[in-house]
Amino acid sequence: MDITTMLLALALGNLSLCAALFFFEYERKRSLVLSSWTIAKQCQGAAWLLLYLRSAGVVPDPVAILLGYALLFTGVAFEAGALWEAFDRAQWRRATLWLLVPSIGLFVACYVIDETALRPLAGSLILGGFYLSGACALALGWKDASMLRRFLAIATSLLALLVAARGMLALTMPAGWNWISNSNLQLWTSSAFYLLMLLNGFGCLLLAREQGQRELERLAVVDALTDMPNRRSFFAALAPWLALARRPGVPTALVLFDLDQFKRINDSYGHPAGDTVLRAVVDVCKKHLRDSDQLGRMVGVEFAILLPRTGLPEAALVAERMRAAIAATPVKGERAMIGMTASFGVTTIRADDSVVSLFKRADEALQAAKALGRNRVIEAAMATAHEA
Ligand SMILES: Nc1nc2c(ncn2[C@@H]2O[C@H](COP(=O)(O)OP(=O)(O)OP(=O)(O)O)[C@@H](O)[C@H]2O)c(=O)[nH]1
Repeated sequence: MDITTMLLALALGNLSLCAALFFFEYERKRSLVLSSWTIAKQCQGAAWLLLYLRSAGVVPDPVAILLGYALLFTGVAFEAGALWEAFDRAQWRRATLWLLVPSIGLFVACYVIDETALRPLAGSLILGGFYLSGACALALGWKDASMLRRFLAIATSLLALLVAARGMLALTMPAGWNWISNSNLQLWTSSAFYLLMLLNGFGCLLLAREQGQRELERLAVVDALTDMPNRRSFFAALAPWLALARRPGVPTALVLFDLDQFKRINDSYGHPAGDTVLRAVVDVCKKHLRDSDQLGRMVGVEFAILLPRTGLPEAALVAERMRAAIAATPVKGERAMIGMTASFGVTTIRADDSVVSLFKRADEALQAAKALGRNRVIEAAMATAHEA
């Protein structure tokens, strides 16, 4: 394929992606990532079109090169920015976009000084740099990243290096080597741009789908507000401990607690403040638990804690420490400091327990704590005595 056809393919490819992105989620409010990505594709599409028209002899060199490359830098910088934003690094997105101004300035200066060698060098180094910035965003959290994301990071880095290398070669041997002509080098670079367009376009769409799927799977087992296991995954974690309790040995305790008069918090300070309190209470509790302990949100403002290898007296002590910590840690709301207390029911797993009987006993202890005036810890044995 000759270079003019390649430039046309790049222009059409970017413009069709641009059209698809324009109509994607058209009815919804666009996220910053999606807006940045759309701008990126619009700029790149326009840039390649200009460079194609230059190659076809329609647009004069200075206009096509200066405007075309400025648009190309902007497009690739926005693409990298969208990736940083997608991976929660807004400061890097801003930094990448800020670099655009000096980059365009540098390119114009190089164009004025030396159009044949210095200008291609500046152009390819700047583009390679922006593509590498996007690759770095993709490589964030490498250890936990999916195979698709790792592949995209590596492939983008390699292609970015190829783009950057093209400029170096243009500087060292403007006429090309005898075994590879300059026009061949140009064709290779534009093929790299073509692959980058495909990788960043379709690869990132697949990545977004993969991330959405992972988030759905996470929300099936985790409570979205507190980021703690939900009822379903707490019960799943409990199952082996119930089975283990059939064998004599080390006891396992269950603590059930419920925040006191939470309706009043919502009514007085508003639901968002209530949410803040819930998250703060979870943070306080986590500080008093071991890594092997399991905290889960059961329903509303009720939480359960599984304490492996813990007897009733020790579990009651843990619960008492948490009760005191919650009561002593008011949460900063928008209008005031919000005081909070919680009531606790404590029990241990018995050999003949099912999930139902275990929770029934813990809940009876919890209800006894509420009935006795709240902000206290009641052990299941005491609850039975209290009822009698
Ligand atoms: N802000 C907020 N409130 C919630 C959430 N889940 C449940 N609630 C509220 O928590 C309150 C729980 O009320 P109850 O457990 O019935 O009673 P209470 O007011 O806590 O009083 P006692 O349990 O008797 O001490 C209700 O008003 C729910 O709307 C949540 O995720 N966020």
